[in-house]
Amino acid sequence: MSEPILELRGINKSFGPVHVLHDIDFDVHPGQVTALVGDNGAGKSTLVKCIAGIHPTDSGQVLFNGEEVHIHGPRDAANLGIEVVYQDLALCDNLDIVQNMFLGRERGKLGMLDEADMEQAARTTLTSLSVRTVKSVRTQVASLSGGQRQTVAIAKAVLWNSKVVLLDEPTAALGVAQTRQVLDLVRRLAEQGLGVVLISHNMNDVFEVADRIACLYLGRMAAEVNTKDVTHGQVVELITAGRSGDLGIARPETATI
Ligand SMILES: Nc1ncnc2c1ncn2[C@@H]1O[C@H](COP(=O)(O)OP(=O)(O)OP(=O)(O)O)[C@@H](O)[C@H]1O
Repeated sequence: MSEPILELRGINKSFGPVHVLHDIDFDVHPGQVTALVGDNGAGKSTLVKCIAGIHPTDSGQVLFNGEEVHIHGPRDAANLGIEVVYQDLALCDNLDIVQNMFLGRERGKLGMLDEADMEQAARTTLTSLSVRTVKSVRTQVASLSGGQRQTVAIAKAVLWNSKVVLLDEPTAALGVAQTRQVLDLVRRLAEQGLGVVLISHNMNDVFEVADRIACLYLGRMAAEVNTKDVTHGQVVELITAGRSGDLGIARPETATI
């Protein structure tokens, strides 16, 4: 297996008296989809926000390409090439696809937006991801379907030469056909060499696209396994009980139910 592009070592995070993440180790490999699973409140979103620089960690180490890095805010994460696509997608309905993809980072010559340049870059990115469902990059985002919006948000994340993309439940609100398109897109991101982290509660999605599965249980990393080595039932047991008798994985030491 390739060396991890992102490594977390012993990450702890508390909100006041509530200790949410306990000594988390977590690896993201380039060219792979790693599913981050766990029950409601297990700490998935908190972990992603720590990686994205939204929450400062209390202790622990982050390595990027083998070098220790200090992520103090979203800009630090973006500079490393770490992008997050949140569930609310943060797209502006009244703007078109190009405007959304470049929002806040508009290209310009002498202070003027270079529209043609941006339009071409948006088109190239969507084409490189084999996105064919969006007819024109000048379509207003308000008129896009849920799947198309998800696609635009993901394309926006990878437009910036990103190396790691974290996706927070990208198929949660989608129907069958749109889920299919988004899962295909998630696979293509990995095929392009990105390290992809997929937060999901949907075991079918996880087993379809993930190479590895990292399971959080009550804020502790219960297991990181290769998808091909485990069954749905074993992963559900890891999620709900933090252990798997079949796999010989015990509940994390100090986790209490
Ligand atoms: N800003 C915050 N302040 C205080 N507690 C928080 C904060 N954010 C998260 N928590 C707590 O941290 C724990 C983990 O929450 P988190 O949202 O990370 O879980 P999750 O695994 O993403 O859950 P879900 O699947 O429901 O989204 C929860 O107990 C939650 O209440």
